[in-house]
Amino acid sequence: MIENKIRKSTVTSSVPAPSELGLAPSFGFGDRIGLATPGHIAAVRNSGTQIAPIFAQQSIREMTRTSRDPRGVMGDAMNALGGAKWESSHGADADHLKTPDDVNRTAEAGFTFFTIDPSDHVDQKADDYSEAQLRELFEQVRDSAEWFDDYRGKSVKLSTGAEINFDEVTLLRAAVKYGVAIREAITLANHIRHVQTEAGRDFEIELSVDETDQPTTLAEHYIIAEQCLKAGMKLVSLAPRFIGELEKGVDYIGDVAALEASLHDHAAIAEELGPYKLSLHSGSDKISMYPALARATRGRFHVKTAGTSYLEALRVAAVCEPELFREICDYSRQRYNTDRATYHVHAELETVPAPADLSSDQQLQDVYLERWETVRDGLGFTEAGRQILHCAFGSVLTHDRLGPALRSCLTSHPDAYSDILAEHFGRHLSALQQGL
Ligand SMILES: O=C(O)[C@@H](O)[C@H](O)[C@H](O)C(=O)CO
Repeated sequence: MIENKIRKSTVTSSVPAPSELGLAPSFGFGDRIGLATPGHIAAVRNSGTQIAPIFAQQSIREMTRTSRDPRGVMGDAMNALGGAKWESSHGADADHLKTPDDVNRTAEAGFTFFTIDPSDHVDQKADDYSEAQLRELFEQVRDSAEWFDDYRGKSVKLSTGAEINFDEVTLLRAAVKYGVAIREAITLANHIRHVQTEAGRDFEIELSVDETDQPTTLAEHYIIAEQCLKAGMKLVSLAPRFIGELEKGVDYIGDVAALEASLHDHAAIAEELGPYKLSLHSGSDKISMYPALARATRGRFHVKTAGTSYLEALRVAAVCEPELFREICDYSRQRYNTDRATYHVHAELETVPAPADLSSDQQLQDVYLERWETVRDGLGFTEAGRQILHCAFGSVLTHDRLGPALRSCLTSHPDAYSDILAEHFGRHLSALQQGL
């Protein structure tokens, strides 16, 4: 184990520095405010789970929207771990990294789990191109897809019985869609290795290709993973875009049995080429699919959450300072259509009653923070209210009055927030445990 040397200013002496988690089942507790870690720790401790935690986890996108920086995210988590006298291993996820500067800033702050996001180089329209369009576009990416002929005409039979046929159109589509993205991911992974090795620090890499409109096919997964591994990427987990809808802040939308079959196939690729873990992004509240994920991967999974801890922070406001919560709902509605960009959500403002039309505070909480146990009196269970609040997190947290007011509410009711999170994530962890 490379001794981790992270800056004293972010490490409380008794708390172990973040380290590699390897292939252990793991769970990311993203915290957009910096006050959620006590509740996350309580959830892990109460559950007695063997699932390894990542407490410091934020994407560059989240940090940008909340005006936080990597050292602040690390400091908030480590200080909470110190306060809880945490002595076990834990990871730290620098999420959705796109540039060498993203790597440098997060590595310097002590992160050890680096999630590479090459989505800016993925041709999202590739799934709709005709063969003729693919052939034409392939000429522009041929140099990035030197692997093309290695797969031509080949097929692979997975341990699940599924067969992957690398026919020419499949290869053309994979090359046009991911050719440049694979190259860019390998380049960033090499930079991560250089930075961390030079500093004598641990590191492990996740590759995220989950933020695409269409699911990642088995052929695409196979090519992406094999090329990255051949290039020496220290791949501990990969996040494909799974079938169904994995939207922010709400449960899985789709046929869970079909998803489980697909997960078995993706897990078979990870086992054959790696092994590495399958990673579930937007993992918040996806309770209905958790047992399937744990079963299909035989425990080789990573689940990443963040939005749900923010929504549960708003639950504290809803309970303790309902007028503040009402204002946050109003402001979130004002911001939603702008802030929803880059997020996969279905909610439309018109489908959710405005706060002014929900006179009772309980109704307001039921509509905007509905969860699996919400008793709905004809309000409809669309979870759309959750998505409106979820996407506007940055606007609210950086609002000159609402942001400080929400933080003040949470620091005035720390036990309320911790208890709500402990219960909420207790359900998440026990759902995963069912499949282990
Ligand atoms: O909002 C974000 O940028 C993060 O929450 C990001 O989406 C993360 O990878 C995630 O999926 C957490 O659920």
